[in-house]
Amino acid sequence: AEASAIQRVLEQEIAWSSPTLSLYGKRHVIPRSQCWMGDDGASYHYSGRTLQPRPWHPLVEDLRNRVRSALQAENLPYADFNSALLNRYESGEQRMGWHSDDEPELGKNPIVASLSMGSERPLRFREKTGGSHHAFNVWLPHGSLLLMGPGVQSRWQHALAPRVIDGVRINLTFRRIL
Ligand SMILES: O=C(O)CCC(=O)C(=O)O
Ligand SMILES: [Fe+2]
Repeated sequence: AEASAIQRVLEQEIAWSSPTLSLYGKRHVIPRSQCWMGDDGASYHYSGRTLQPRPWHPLVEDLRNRVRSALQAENLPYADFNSALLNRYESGEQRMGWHSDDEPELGKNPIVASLSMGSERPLRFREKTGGSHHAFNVWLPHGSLLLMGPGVQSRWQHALAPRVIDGVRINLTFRRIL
C-alpha cells in the first residue's frame, strides 16, 4: 500500500521527460521517461556536457535516507547516495538497453540501490566476459529493493527488455557520484 501511495506521488510530481540522444550519429527519443536528481554539485559528464541534477524531491530524498539506513542496519554494502536516476516505463514496450552503471564519476566499485514500483518486470543480467556468458533474470515486484553491490557493474551488464506486460513501472536508482 505504501509503494502504491509513493508511486502516485511520483507520477504526479516528478518532471518526467524523454530527451533525445545521439547514437551512432542518429537521434533517438529515449524509450522511457526519466528524471535525475541529487545534491548540488553531484554533476556528471555526458556526451561532452556537464549535467546538473534537479534538487531532491522531498519524498525521493526521504526514500534515499531510508534505503541507506536499511542497508546499514542489515550490514549490507551501502553508500552515502547523493543522487538518483528515476525511470518511468509507460508500458511493456518501454525499455532500457544493455549497460553497466560504471561511469567514471561513480568510482571503481559503485554500489547502486534500485527501488521498483508498479508493474513487475524482470531486469536481465549477462556476464560481460568469460566463456559461459551467464545470463539470468531478476524479477522486481512492486515495492522491492535490488542492491547491486561492489563488483556487479564491473562483471555484469543489465537491461530492461521489452515485454508483453501491461502497466506503468517506476524505478529509482540511488547512486554516489564522487
Ligand atoms: O528500470 C530498471 O530497473 C533499470 C534501471 C537502470 O538500469 C538504470 O537506471 O541504470
Ligand atoms: Fe543501470
